[in-house]
Amino acid sequence: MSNDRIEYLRSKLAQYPDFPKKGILFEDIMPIFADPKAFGILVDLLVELVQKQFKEIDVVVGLEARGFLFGPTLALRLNSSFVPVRKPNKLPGDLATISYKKEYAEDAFAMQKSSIKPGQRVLIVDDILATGGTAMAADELILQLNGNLLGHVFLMELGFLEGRNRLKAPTFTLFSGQTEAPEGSKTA
Ligand SMILES: O=P(O)(O)OC[C@H]1O[C@H](OP(=O)(O)OP(=O)(O)O)[C@H](O)[C@@H]1O
Ligand SMILES: Nc1ncnc2[nH]cnc12
Repeated sequence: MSNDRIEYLRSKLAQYPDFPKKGILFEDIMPIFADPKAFGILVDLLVELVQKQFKEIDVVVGLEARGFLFGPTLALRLNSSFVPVRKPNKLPGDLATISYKKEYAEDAFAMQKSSIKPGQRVLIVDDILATGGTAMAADELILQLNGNLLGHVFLMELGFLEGRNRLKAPTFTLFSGQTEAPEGSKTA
């Protein structure tokens, strides 16, 4: 049953109030990767979700850093390539770059221009959809490289931030996280 598997994954999550700054309820997904059974379930559920919603994915794009934890494994299971979107000063060569805002900070991303061929069918994966700033920046990079952006898959969505409304392609998540602003946050 999918519900049992989702509940098993949920049981592994931890929440930390006021991290990395006051008003943020931080969702820690790392315990999933500490448990091989949970990691196996996670990958199985992602494969099932992707195969149900998308056809013929050429490239799975993972977002640094947590999108690297499962992106390559998912790509292998889908028989697709894996390509990283990285933080600044990490990638060599000719780059496409973009700055963005996320729930608790500002950041920037880069991709090697040669990493996506025009028209390749691209799926973006990451752990958490919060404000959508991070994923929207990745969308822009894929479009700059003339990739065919099919959609997004996340483990968890913080629904109260409505990030999915900012994204440029269909968006699917395994489960929902915070549906209301945490106590003490600016928007509470
Ligand atoms: O929807 P948003 O508000 O943009 O936030 C979501 C992003 O925030 C986290 O990344 P972060 O760069 O903070 O951490 P990481 O390097 O540990 O992945 C998370 O992994 C998402 O990529
Ligand atoms: N509340 C949160 N917990 C963990 N990662 C995040 N990325 C953005 N918002 C987050």
